[in-house]
Amino acid sequence: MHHAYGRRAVLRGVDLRLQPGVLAGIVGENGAGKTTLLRILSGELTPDHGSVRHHGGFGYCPQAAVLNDALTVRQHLDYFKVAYGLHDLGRAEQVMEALRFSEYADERAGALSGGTRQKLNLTLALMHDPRILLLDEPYQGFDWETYQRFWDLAIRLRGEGRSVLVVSHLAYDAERLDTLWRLDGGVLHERTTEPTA
Ligand SMILES: Nc1ncnc2c1ncn2[C@@H]1O[C@H](COP(=O)(O)OP(=O)(O)OP(=O)(O)O)[C@@H](O)[C@H]1O
Repeated sequence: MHHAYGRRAVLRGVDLRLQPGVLAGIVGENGAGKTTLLRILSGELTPDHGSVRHHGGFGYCPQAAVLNDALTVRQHLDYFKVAYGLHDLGRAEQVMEALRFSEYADERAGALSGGTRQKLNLTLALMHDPRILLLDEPYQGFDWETYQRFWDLAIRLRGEGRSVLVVSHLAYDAERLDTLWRLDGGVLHERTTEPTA
């Protein structure tokens, strides 16, 4: 697929396939077009050329959390439960448990730390148990333990047959991934999964 903003070509022929049960990563420098690609994959942005086909729902975790500071964590969950048409919050509770975040249920989003806001952001993207997870810098602001728990969760989701795509400007998680691409010059380069900075 191709995409430009005005005369600035950002994606110049990206071809990407995500199989079920795969944990994949895309790295690239600031401004390389990672967020643009995720927005296209999630359907939020229409590419100039190309198309996206998928079998199953997406969970898109954007880089900037879309939270209402006046609402509590639980009110966010209730709101998204209705929006997703869910019967219960079982999956949300699992994710919160995995990220050690359950005790914040009654805190207002505006009072949460950056890393805790990001836990809520992730929970909202995963709580309808989508088949395809598109995660933009999902562990920003996480401390080391939470970072490890995030990967445990990602690996568990892969084990359940979900496709997990993690986008980051850092590549030091390479050894955990089945596939790693570098987005550079508007195209994806497949990389061997050896750690790089
Ligand atoms: N809505 C927009 N209008 C115009 N230009 C944009 C828009 N969104 C992004 N761009 C430009 O497109 C390029 C790619 O941006 P994008 O956000 O996709 O990069 P990124 O790889 O996600 O960067 P980062 O690591 O900094 O988040 C940048 O040069 C950016 O300035």
